[in-house]
Order: sequence, then C-alpha cells, then structure tokens
Amino acid sequence: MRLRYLSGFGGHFESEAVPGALPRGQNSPQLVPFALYAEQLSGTAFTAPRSINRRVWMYRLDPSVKHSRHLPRAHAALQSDFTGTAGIVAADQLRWRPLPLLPGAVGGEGVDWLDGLVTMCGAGSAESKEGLAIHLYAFNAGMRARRRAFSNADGDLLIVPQHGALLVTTELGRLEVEPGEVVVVQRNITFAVDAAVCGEGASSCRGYVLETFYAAHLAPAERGPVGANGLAEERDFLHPTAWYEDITGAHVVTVKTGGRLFERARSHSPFDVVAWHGNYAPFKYDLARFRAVNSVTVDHTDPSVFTVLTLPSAEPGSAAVDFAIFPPRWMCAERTFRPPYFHRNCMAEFMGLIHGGYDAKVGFVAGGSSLHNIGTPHGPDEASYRAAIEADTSTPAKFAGGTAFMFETRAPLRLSGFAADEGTAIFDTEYRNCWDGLPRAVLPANLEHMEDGAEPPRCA
Ligand SMILES: O=C(O)Cc1cc(O)ccc1O
Ligand SMILES: [Fe+2]
Repeated sequence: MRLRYLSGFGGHFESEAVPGALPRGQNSPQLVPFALYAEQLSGTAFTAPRSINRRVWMYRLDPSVKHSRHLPRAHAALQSDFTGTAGIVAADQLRWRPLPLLPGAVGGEGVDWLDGLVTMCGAGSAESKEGLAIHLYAFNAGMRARRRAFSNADGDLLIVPQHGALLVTTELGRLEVEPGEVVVVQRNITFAVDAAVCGEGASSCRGYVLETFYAAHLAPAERGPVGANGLAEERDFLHPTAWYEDITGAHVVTVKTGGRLFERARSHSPFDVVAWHGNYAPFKYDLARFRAVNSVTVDHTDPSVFTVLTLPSAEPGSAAVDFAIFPPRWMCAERTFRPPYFHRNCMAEFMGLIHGGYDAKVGFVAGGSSLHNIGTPHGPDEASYRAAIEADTSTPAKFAGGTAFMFETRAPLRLSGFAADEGTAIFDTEYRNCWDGLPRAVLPANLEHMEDGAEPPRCA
C-alpha cells in the first residue's frame, strides 16, 4: 500500500479526504461543510504556551460522543500502576528472550495487538500522570477485522515494531510502519493495529511499546552544539493524511483510563474523520534517517548523542524518558575502547534489539529485552570486551551489525509479575554470568607505590 504522509515535526497540518470538507477561515462554522461534526481533541491544556500547545480539529460523520455506556473489560497482562505494592523492585541485571511469535491464526481466532500486550516494567502510575510503562506485544489477529479500536487516555504510545510490518489505522489517517520505523500515537487518539500484510502469507507480529503517562509529549531531542542540522530531522517525521470509512455495524472502542479498560460500543466505525487540521497527530519515523554524530578523535561518546525522542522532566537536562538508538554507523575513535564502557547510571536503562546484534553484548538477540536499573553495574560482556581490547583502532570500522534501542528514564523501573517470574520461557537466568570470565587486572609484583609519608591515623 502506498500511503501519503505530511512531513515535519510539530507542523500545523491540514488534510481532507473529500475536497471542500475542511472549513476555511474558522474552526467551528455554524454548519460544517456536508453537515460534518466539528470536534476538537486537545493534546495539551488549553492555556499551554504556543510552543508546546497541541490540538487537532476533526470533521467527522458522527461526533465521538455517540456511543453506549462504558463497560469494564479485563486484560490479562497490561499494567499501568507501579506504585506501592503494585510493582516489583529489582536491582539485578536482567535480560529476557523474545516473546515467541504466534502461529498464523485461522479464521477469526488469534490474539490481536491490544490483547497481545504484556507489561514488562514501569514507574509511577497512569493516574498520577507521572511515570511510564514498557510493554511487549505479539499478535496474530487484526483489530480491524474485529471492528475493534483502542483509545488511551493514560498517555502516549511509542510503538517499536521488531517483527512484521504494521498498518496503524487512526482517526487522522493510516500509517504503515515497518521494523526499523517507529510510530507515536498520542493520548486519546483512537487507533487500531493490524499486520500490514493480511491474508495468505501474513506474518505474526512482535515489538515493543513505551507508554508515557506524563502530560508532556515526546519530541526530537535538542541539538545543542551539534547545530541546526543532524540527529532526528524534523522533515523525517511523517503524519497521516485524512482517511475515513463510512461503515455501519457494531464497532467497539476499548479505552484505558486510570489503568482500567472499558469498552464503548458504536453503531459506526470510529474512523470517520473526513478532514482535519492541527498539530496533534500521530507520526512515524524511520530510524535509518537518524543522522548520528559521534567522536572523531578519542573516547566513547555517551549514548545521549543517539537520542531520537525525549520527554523532559522539570530537572534541567534530566529526561523523564529518552528514546535512543544504536544504529549501524562508523566507529572511528582511535586508541579507544569502542563499545559501551562499564558503567553505573543514575538513570534506568531498558533496551531492546530490532535486528542484528549489539556491540556490547554477543548474547543479546533481536526481539530480546534487558533492564539495568538505576545504579546497577553493567557493560560489555566478556566476549565483547576481549574483542574490543584487541581491535585495531587505527582505522575506522563500520558497525553494520544491527539496531538496538534504549528507553532511558530517571525513574526507577519496577517489574511486572510476568517480567519478574524466573520460571517463564523468556526469563534469561544465565544473563548475569556473561561478566564472570572477565579477567581480573594484575599489577606487576615490583610496582612502586606512591608514598604519602604519613602514618595511617591510629585510634586511641
Ligand atoms: O548499557 C548499554 O549498553 C547502553 C549504553 C550504551 C553506551 O554507548 C553508553 C552507555 C550506555 O548505557
Ligand atoms: Fe548502560
């Protein structure tokens, strides 16, 4: 499918699927063209400063309010509260294998994207509007065939497909998102996720999701001294164009609010927006477009240079959450240990691998995940360490091996019961052994010691 997109981060776009559907010169005429309903969706408080204010005006066949009462709905593995006893505190280095791909579904059977979500970890709670959740998904059934959609009042969703291209249908139009691309669907935008390839030969899909509970939205990281260009370029953020369907029959929109799921039934498709304008719209971004900047002299540059999207906190320079990537790139720092260094971070690091390998861990596989919580020591495994200290660093080397990513947050991450369960097939109980064989440094026997001339203090 060749879809058209509107390019530019933070742009004020307008799009109409039917010429003349978009009111000109005003948002809410007495009678909208074709008697469509005008509806505003706010992405920020009405009075948020212009630079961060987000809203969209939709012109639709029915107002969203035409639906049944909300009925509670259960979810087996979705968690939106990590406070109190709701989250499991973990200090260990942790790694998980990929979720198994689900076999091809027959008929109406199978698990769809929403039911296929499983929470791994998070912080804070949806209700407090502070914190985040990290989920995985695996699905083999479409939401559209089930006339099912989702709308998340709890926050924005950054979806990172790892296996299988997605067709994301939203109120504002459709986006095709392949592994290597990511998509952001913001708070309260109704959407459905399907495999982009349907029917015969359709693959099951797998990936990662970051859910941000904060009022602020993810935006490209500042460039600082890098200058006016590079890193994530505004023009590479692609938004959908208006698309609607005029379909009667039972449709269900599942909403999540305060961590609880409810269903509201409609007699028509919720994807009935004929035209829209505004600056609150889902977008996709191709990670291969990231213009990486790195050291051309010595030393390993901190991974903040690879930040694609960030959500600031009130503390200057300390993100509530960053989305950083480790893409294929040239490594050219001389006399340098080129892979990530050994370190302990004041931020928590959740990592995933989209394809290929990661230069600090031979044992990290595509689709897998790892967590190094605040202060937890980690770094290259033994094999990566040995290879790096022997590498010839007099010439550049291309790291073409893969694309990993990191959700980095100032919040301590707490585990879900699923992630903490060492008995699951995905929990990697061996992970911590990957550093066991690191040789201890040996100082020469006849080493001269620095003398400070002073006797150690003695207590009476
Ligand atoms: O731990 C990791 O693998 C992620 C990471 C990468 C890097 O280049 C520097 C620091 C860091 O935490
Ligand atoms: Fe790290």
